[in-house]
Amino acid sequence: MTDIKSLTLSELTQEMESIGEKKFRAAQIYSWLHERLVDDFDEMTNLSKGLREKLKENYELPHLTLVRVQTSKIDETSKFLFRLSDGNVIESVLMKYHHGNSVCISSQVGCRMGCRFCASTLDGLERGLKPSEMLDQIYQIQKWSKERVHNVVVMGTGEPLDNYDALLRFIHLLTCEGGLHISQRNLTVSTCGIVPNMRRLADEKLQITLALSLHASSQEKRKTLMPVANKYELSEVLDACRYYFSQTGRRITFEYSLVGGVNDSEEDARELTELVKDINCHINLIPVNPIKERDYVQSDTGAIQRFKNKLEKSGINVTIRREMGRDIDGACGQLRKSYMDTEKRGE
Ligand SMILES: C[S@@+](CC[C@H](N)C(=O)[O-])C[C@H]1O[C@@H](n2cnc3c(N)ncnc32)[C@H](O)[C@@H]1O
Ligand code: SF4
Repeated sequence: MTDIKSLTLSELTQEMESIGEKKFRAAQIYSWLHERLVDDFDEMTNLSKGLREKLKENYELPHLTLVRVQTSKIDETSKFLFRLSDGNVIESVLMKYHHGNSVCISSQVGCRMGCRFCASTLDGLERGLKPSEMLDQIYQIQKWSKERVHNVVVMGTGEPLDNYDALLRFIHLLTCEGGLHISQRNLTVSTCGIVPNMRRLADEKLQITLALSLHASSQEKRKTLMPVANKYELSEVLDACRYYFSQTGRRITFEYSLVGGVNDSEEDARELTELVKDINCHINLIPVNPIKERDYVQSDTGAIQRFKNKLEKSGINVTIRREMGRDIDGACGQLRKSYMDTEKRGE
């Protein structure tokens, strides 16, 4: 059955015509789905019972079920574990900032990219999420918190550019009028650097922020941390970033996870400066969150500060990412992983 929550308004309009309904019904249904965020056709009270039955026969209205939520006592960050209609589970995070609420969503069930420090990839890729499943993480969190979501970051489990078509549709549905209508400027998509799709995204000329997971200042070192670097040379990835800026005018964010003794020396900082100095960018330093399956450790505070100072002295725009929800299940993908391991053991 067609997933009605993944349809654009114009597609929904065509659908209504095809089942013999008036066009204006599409706008009503779209508003129930994407503004009023209902989970059931029976909640669409301005539609006749007959039409609701017809919709049930012809369309699927998938929604996520909340399995677990953990809220930090330190900063009110909440981590959500949701079950999808096929039984898979995914995680999302709500972060509360002065400038508004930000939600970090997953784009896939698992990931096949194999980055060495990441919990999301430990069991490989199950499947990409549908547009409705990406949206519903935001919808369910907004309903749970009873507060509007202002920013969305696609930085949870999965590689969004490995689920490209669904991602683009999701962006459209999230940002268009008639839905939550979140500004494109309040949306960030993070990638490990899938070059052809970075270029395709640039050609869409959207106003979203592209974040590139860089994590190393040389091709050789990047290869040891991120297998995707075997496919795309660092120079190609950086060229794709320059291209993104030229097409959209949007400053690039580079994410750099600092791993103790691996990529956090002053020499690394110097090389990094050389690499990005001609790119209009911002660098986000992320102290790596150790996962038990790997032996990477976080850099010490002194090394992190020295690294930051070195970049700043060269005029690079840099921040250290504040760790949110330090007291609740650590790194991205870990909540899901620990839940699944427990289920496997039948506890
Ligand atoms: C989980 S990924 C999802 C988006 C996309 N796949 C990517 O790699 O950019 C989001 C960011 O989290 C970072 N990350 C993953 N595991 C981490 C860990 N254990 N500690 C710190 N950052 C981590 C990634 O490197 C990436 O920059
Ligand atoms: S860091 Fe991103 S691309 Fe790499 S394994 Fe994790 S989710 Fe996948």
